[in-house]
Amino acid sequence: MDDEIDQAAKLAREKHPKRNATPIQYGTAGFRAKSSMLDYVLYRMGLLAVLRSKYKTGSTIGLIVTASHNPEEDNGVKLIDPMGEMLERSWEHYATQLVNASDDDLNSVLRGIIDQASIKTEVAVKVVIARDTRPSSVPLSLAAQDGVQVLGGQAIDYGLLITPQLHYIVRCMNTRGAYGDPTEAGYYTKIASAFLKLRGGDGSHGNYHPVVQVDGANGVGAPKLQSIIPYLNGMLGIKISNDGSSGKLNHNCGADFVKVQQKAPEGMRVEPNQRCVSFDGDGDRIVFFYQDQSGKFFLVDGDKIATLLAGYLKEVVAQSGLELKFGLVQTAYANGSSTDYINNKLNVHVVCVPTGVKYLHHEAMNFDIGVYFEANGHGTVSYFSSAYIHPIMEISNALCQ
Ligand SMILES: CC(=O)N[C@H]1[C@@H](OP(=O)(O)O)O[C@H](CO)[C@@H](O)[C@@H]1O
Repeated sequence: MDDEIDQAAKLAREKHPKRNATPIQYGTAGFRAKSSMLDYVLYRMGLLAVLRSKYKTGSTIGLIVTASHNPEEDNGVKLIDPMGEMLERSWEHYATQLVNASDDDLNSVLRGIIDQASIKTEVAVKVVIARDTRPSSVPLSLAAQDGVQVLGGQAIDYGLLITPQLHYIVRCMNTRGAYGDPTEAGYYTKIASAFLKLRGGDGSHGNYHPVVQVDGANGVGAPKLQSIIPYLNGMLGIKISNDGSSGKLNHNCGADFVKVQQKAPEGMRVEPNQRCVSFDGDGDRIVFFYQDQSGKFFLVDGDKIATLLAGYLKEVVAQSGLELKFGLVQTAYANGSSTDYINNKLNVHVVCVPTGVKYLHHEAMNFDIGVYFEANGHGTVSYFSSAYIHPIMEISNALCQ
């Protein structure tokens, strides 16, 4: 690999020179900065993705180009580990080291990481790359591909994806399809079939009217939501606003705007009592909201979603008769009254961790079933093992009838 490292250092100087003397850090969600500063960062993250894949004996690694809820002028990059999780914390240090090395030191820093992590360099590598709709994401994803290829890795470009789709694809690839088909269509099939099961029969449960209006934040969530519609067999009516055809990404719209401003986004006409949904720029946050007849605004943010899920799952777990460790993870930004309610009224154990999905996810995996949500709308339900999924699903299906 000596030659490839020499080539990587040469290409760095010639095509992706370091333009920024200020040190930057791999933070809770990777690197973020003004997009004009990031070409060398993306190139170097392409290099690191190759080393990570070799370290993980050839497992596929993901690289997503996005700055999520940040303004359109920013951009960023995150690496995704083999099981679809965030890059392991001990490697964030290598990421920071590699990005802050001078062009002249790049060669020795790459060799240093290979030595320190005892990486077997002969292993073949695959890196899957995707991006959000920012104009800067196209050249930046090409810079990442350069980094992968110069070290002899195979870079597979998935183009535009929401962040959760790339996490899904990475996991599918490393489980040889057991988790699903590693394609966009595979993602829609998996999500839509779960939804259709949940809705059951002809979809007419009680007074429920399956129609939502969605704020796509003028980001990648809008076209991807459009793509899932054919998979839903007409069981959910979806009207998409802020679909990126005219407005600016995350500008006066999107989940962060709705949560912080406590009002509906611009570019969306909201009828009284209509169910509304808002995504962020890379489609990994969700908040719900509605307005009553008098125009009063009601938000269902991450805390409320977590509360609803915890209440529901508590009932399902109790009915299953299984001895399961069930709990909920929040951050210090959670509304204290939601924590109180979950702890004292629902009697569900709550753990508080620092901000950042990686912290919540890690903690949630200490439960057999863990619900985790940040107030801003990042979150999910995690299962430690698939062994008890079946009985849980049975009860859940029965409750839906
Ligand atoms: C994947 C991740 O960790 N994202 C972080 C990050 O959100 P983004 O939506 O990715 O911009 O910053 C938020 C704080 O501003 C934090 O709450 C969240 O956990």
